[in-house]
Amino acid sequence: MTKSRIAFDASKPLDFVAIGRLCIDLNANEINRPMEETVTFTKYVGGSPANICIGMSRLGQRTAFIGKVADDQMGRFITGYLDREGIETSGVTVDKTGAVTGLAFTEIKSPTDCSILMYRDNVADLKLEAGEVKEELIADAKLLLISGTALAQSPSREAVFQALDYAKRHGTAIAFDLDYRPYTWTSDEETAVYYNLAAEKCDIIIGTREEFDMMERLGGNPGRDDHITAAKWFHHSADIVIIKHGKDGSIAYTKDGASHRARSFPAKVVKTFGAGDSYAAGFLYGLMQGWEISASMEFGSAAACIVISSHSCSDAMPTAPQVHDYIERCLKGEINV
Ligand SMILES: Nc1ncnc2c1ncn2[C@@H]1O[C@H](COP(=O)(O)OP(=O)(O)OP(=O)(O)O)[C@@H](O)[C@H]1O
Ligand SMILES: O=C(O)C[C@@H](O)[C@H](O)C(=O)CO
Repeated sequence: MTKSRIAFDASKPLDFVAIGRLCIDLNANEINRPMEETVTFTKYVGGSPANICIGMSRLGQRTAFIGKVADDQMGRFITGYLDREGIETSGVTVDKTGAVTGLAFTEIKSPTDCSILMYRDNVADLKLEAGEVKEELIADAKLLLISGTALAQSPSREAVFQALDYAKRHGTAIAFDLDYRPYTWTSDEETAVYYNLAAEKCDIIIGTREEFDMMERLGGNPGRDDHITAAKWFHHSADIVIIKHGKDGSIAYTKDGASHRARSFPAKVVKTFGAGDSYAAGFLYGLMQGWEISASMEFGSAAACIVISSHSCSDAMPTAPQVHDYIERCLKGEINV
């Protein structure tokens, strides 16, 4: 049994602030068929850090977001949704250069064969500037979440490093969800370099095996060994490194040398995307409640099942009683897949 040694400063008024992508998900209504045959979609707020922030807010955390939206109907839809979810949006600025809102069309061919078609040219979220990152929101928060896609281009890249600097200065813990989306990056080497530079500064690093492989492409772990992957970060700022393996569960390593495995729960899967975002929200929530790492991972895994059994990511983020109830029903064998 291990608890995290990360100190969340209880005197801070905000629990959680996320920085990065605010987008639109257009999820196929006609599921179990290819995009070519899909004609209608439902619109949701999307973008991995936005989904995680919404998840934290549903779990009862006091949250804020730092990002940039387009000066259009989609941008206003996103900000309005965050406001209604109780997320502080004073750190969300509006682009004035004519940039657009990123769109993610999801294709649900089958519960296990899902993909995302992205429209991300000239997107507003990547226009966030370092000078627009509100220092007081980060100073006031117990935990900052950064997400890899925001590192893909300037000026958003510098904005993330500015946020990391504020967090270090103000004793705000930092979590990094790797959230690697290849289409916004131009070179493999550039990707690995910036991911590694950011990860060095973070207390908690969460990613899939494939995402860590991307960071290790410059060498060091040919056997793709999870333990070797995690150990590297304990020489920097990390206290917890989590490597996710989809349906096969996840493994967390801690700086004190311990490791914890979490199995996945049964789920009636509609689509797989959103698993990572809900897992992150559930896990970070548990950690911030002072729970054991294993209990936090279990909570994240159950939150993921609720989201992958639903049509959306953001809108399906569960409340804490819903997650506890899901775990209970699994333990009683009531979820039959
Ligand atoms: N098919 C599944 N059934 C049950 N649980 C799942 C399934 N897929 C994922 N999960 C749960 O969600 C967690 C995170 O999933 P995964 O490793 O796929 O992350 P990810 O690749 O970041 O997700 P995303 O598809 O959102 O990008 C897993 O550790 C597991 O607990
Ligand atoms: O992260 C994105 O830009 C798309 C997401 O909103 C999408 O819902 C998803 O893939 C969640 O992981």
